[in-house]
Amino acid sequence: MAPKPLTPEETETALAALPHWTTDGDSVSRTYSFAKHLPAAAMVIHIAAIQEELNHHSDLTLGYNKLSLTVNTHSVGGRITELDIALARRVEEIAPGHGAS
Ligand SMILES: C[C@H](O)[C@H](O)[C@H]1CNC2=NC(N)=NC(=O)C2=N1
Repeated sequence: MAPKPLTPEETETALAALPHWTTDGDSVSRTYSFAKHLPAAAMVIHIAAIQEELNHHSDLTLGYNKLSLTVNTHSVGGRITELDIALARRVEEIAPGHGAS
């Protein structure tokens, strides 16, 4: 069954528990900072494994010491759903172990 798009209010409520995650109304995003490049690159691989497990994939942009994620749900026309929030929560769990802030 297709996931149901969240209302703007539901998205705001979900993001209230995910500090530093933001929304433009069409997707949710966060940028993480690192002391150097390799820890950022390593976190990409860890996120990729989580995304395969969830079968839900963000757009990831790796810079020198920054890593940005943006995600929405393609199968409902690029809206925000609980799947995006679930991915954000999982990424938040692993971030401290990668030295991400
Ligand atoms: C076929 C496969 O299940 C779909 O393409 C999955 C894969 N990853 C996905 N990721 C995201 N962000 N949205 C989707 O709708 C989606 N669909």
